[in-house]
Amino acid sequence: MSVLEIEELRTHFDTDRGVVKAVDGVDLTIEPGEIVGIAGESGSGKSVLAKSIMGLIDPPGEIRQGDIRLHGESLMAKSEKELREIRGKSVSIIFQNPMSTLNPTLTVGEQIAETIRFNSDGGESISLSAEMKRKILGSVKTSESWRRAIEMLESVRIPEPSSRVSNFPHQFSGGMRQRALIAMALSCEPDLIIADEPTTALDVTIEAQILAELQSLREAFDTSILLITHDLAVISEMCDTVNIMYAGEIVEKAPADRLFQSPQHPYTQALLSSMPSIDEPRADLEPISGSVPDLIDIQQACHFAPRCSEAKPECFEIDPEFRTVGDPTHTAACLRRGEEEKQ
Ligand SMILES: Nc1ncnc2c1ncn2[C@@H]1O[C@H](COP(=O)(O)OP(=O)(O)OP(=O)(O)O)[C@@H](O)[C@H]1O
Ligand code: NI
Repeated sequence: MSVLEIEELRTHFDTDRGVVKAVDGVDLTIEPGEIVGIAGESGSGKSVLAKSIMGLIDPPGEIRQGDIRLHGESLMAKSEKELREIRGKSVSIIFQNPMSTLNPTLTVGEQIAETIRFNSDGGESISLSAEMKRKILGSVKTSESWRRAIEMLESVRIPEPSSRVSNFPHQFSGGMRQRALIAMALSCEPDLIIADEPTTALDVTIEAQILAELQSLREAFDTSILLITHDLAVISEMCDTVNIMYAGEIVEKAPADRLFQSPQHPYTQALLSSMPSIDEPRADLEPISGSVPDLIDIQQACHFAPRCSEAKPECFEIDPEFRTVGDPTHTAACLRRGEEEKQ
């Protein structure tokens, strides 16, 4: 059974200016142990998609349509409490801004140990005060979960983990906080990790170590990972499957090697030539002309048409369906591509 299935998801924001269609009809499936990437320019809806999965969309945002199933069970009718439990146990999310997720009143070790314990005894400890948590965790420093917390810090390359584990988040540098957060996300051994630009703020050495850690987690526990990043090099190194997202929609989907060898959608082609690749120097980069459209009241047609050099009149009228392009595993939503294309 798939770990995650998203069907026809629409997440919109009702603003003074109109309805922002941030995610507008997305389908996505993640299998056990699969690393699925989402790439696309800024503002294409990647983070809104990630938050939708976790039930973290706040008003004026709303999931207007669609279904999200975890292990076959729909999350759409779950209460806030049930969603929190799912977030603590089977799904972890790693965001770019660690301060918003770390608790400033607990030491890093206490937080990781708590995550580990929450996961292993099913305890509801999330809403207790720091004082209470400390009482409950009392003997934590000699416990198995404390030892695991040190191990986890070590695995994300925090120096001197056995003393750092007693620090508060504000005593960590930005990069160390991000690594601590990743340690926390990994420590509950979730079935699915959603990582939204997890290493963007980190230097390349640390980035490589953390990506390696995510990969070994997948190998050891068959953890599935949804990896969101601007960085196509990271995508090509990490992912089994890649989804290219543009203006609230997925426009192309393929196994990573196929997508990079033979991109089909005009947007993917433009995106690849606008970004530095691993083997080619930065010299001949071509920026994509035009800019990402305003997602307010955007039309049901190809969203890329206004920037596309191959667009024909129908592209401005018809919302393109996904078609296979060259291989059953490779699909693109473009009227000018795929089997049904009429010349
Ligand atoms: N709270 C909100 N209210 C109104 N619009 C929003 C809100 N949050 C996001 N949006 C809009 O949704 C669209 C998608 O934003 P999102 O953050 O998902 O993009 P992204 O692909 O993650 O971009 P980036 O690569 O910069 O992180 C944007 O147009 C954004 O302005
Ligand atoms: Ni984002």
